[in-house]
Amino acid sequence: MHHPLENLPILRMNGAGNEILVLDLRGLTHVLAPQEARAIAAAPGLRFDQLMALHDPHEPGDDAYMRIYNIDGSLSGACGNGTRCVAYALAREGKERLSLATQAGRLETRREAETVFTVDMGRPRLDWREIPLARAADTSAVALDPPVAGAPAQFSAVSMGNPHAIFFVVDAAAIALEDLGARLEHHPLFPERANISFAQIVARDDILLRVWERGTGATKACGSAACATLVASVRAGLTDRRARVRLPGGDLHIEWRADDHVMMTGPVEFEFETRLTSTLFEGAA
Ligand SMILES: N[C@H](CCC[C@H](N)C(=O)O)C(=O)O
Repeated sequence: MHHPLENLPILRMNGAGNEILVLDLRGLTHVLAPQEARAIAAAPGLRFDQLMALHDPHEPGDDAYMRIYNIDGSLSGACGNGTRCVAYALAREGKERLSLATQAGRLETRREAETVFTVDMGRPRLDWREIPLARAADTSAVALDPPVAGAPAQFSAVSMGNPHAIFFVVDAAAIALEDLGARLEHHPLFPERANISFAQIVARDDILLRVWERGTGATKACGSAACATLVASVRAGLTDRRARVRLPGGDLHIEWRADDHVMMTGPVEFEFETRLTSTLFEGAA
């Protein structure tokens, strides 16, 4: 039987090593079901950290509405690295500046160089209800209660349209990311789970970062986590408002501007384009 996604082109890209698929569904009514996202992730060569599905814009002036899928099929309100990849994909249509909407708000992008893009990631949300946390807390220093062996006793919480918990550590390389990340993502303090960052401050403008992503796991880079981490570092008095954030897959440059917007600049890479086949979705569950 003909599947609505059969034969559609899909772009494989990465943003600072974060593995991204871009699927353009503009002009179609099909909304990808979680099991379809999981089926794509299971196809040879199509494993992704995030799949960015583009839909017709809901508002005049926007270029697209994005649904952002994690590898487990769950949705995220933000993905900084994926948004740069979408900006690159749509630059092929001659657009150097874009307005992209998600369930969490509007993101503006602009091209800096052939493969370098800046995304205005909007304002950080710092109220505990907006993260969300399970109970009232000052988000700049939340006690990890109950504690988790091997994790620092407190963390900073920031929403960039998706939930982030940032743990400051002396040596990020020494952290057991797979083990701690999986346990902290599901900590009872996070009713919607959370992306977990371990940040090592190197200088007032330099941060080393490793991230365990909600719904995906350890990734080579996470743009919204880099933004959340810079915000948390400024709030803690550890860095200035501009810093380089170094992730395993590459560097991002983050600025928390005086007008409260967080700007993220970083690279994208085009890997290949292929087409979806209907067999991929047989028995998708
Ligand atoms: N990699 C993305 C973030 C994915 C966040 C997602 N794992 C969530 O459920 O919030 C980024 O570059 O911002």
